[in-house]
Amino acid sequence: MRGFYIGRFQPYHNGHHQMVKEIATEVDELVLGIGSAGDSHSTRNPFTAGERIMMVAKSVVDFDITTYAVPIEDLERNSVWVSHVQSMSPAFDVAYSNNPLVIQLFKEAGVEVRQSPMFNRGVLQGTELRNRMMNGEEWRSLVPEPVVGVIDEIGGIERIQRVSDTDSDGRDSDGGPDPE
Ligand SMILES: Nc1ncnc2c1ncn2[C@@H]1O[C@H](COP(=O)(O)OP(=O)(O)OP(=O)(O)O)[C@@H](O)[C@H]1O
Ligand SMILES: NC(=O)c1ccc[n+]([C@@H]2O[C@H](COP(=O)(O)O)[C@@H](O)[C@H]2O)c1
Repeated sequence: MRGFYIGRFQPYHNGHHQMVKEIATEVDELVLGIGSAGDSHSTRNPFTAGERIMMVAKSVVDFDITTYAVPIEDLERNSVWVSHVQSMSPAFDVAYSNNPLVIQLFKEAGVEVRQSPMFNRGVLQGTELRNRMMNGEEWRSLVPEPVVGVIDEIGGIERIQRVSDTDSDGRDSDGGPDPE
């Protein structure tokens, strides 16, 4: 049986990793959808699809499961998003998500959806991690060790601090540089 789990993974953190660990007990193969694949270099989406693929691929070796990472770009139309996902991904039998919109879209398309508990959501959320990176606070203990290596390799902390400086109001947005 093959599963599908989509996230932005900005960055891939221990909550995602715990979810994959549990999914690995239910399916033999897992497609990891790298969501909002076209986005990078913003405070909400600092890392490119390729960088996120590295984070995921180096981390999932911990588990006894065959995985495929597939970048999925966003579409203007939610109504055809599931078809778009299916057109990019190996076929799958079940989708895993805790995101209400994703759950609704898959269910409406007749795809079985399974949710998981939230693991230590107080700190294990991308927004919290990115805030810590921007503020020079501790984040390394909240991601699988290979993710630390990837973020160091790409100069990720310097990047996120720079893009947060150029974002319009310093909040967690997708805004680019301010118009002059
Ligand atoms: N701590 C967690 N435990 C279980 N599932 C999680 C956890 N954090 C995120 N998820 C789920 O993983 C999927 C992908 O999440 P996503 O990449 O948006 O991470 P996030 O931590 O919610 O990030 P952000 O704060 O950037 O939105 C979603 O279904 C989300 O609900
Ligand atoms: N219309 C669309 O493009 C559409 C709809 C639903 C989810 N998505 C994407 O799926 C991913 C869902 O992941 P999260 O659970 O991490 O938010 C995001 O990248 C989100 O942008 C896109």
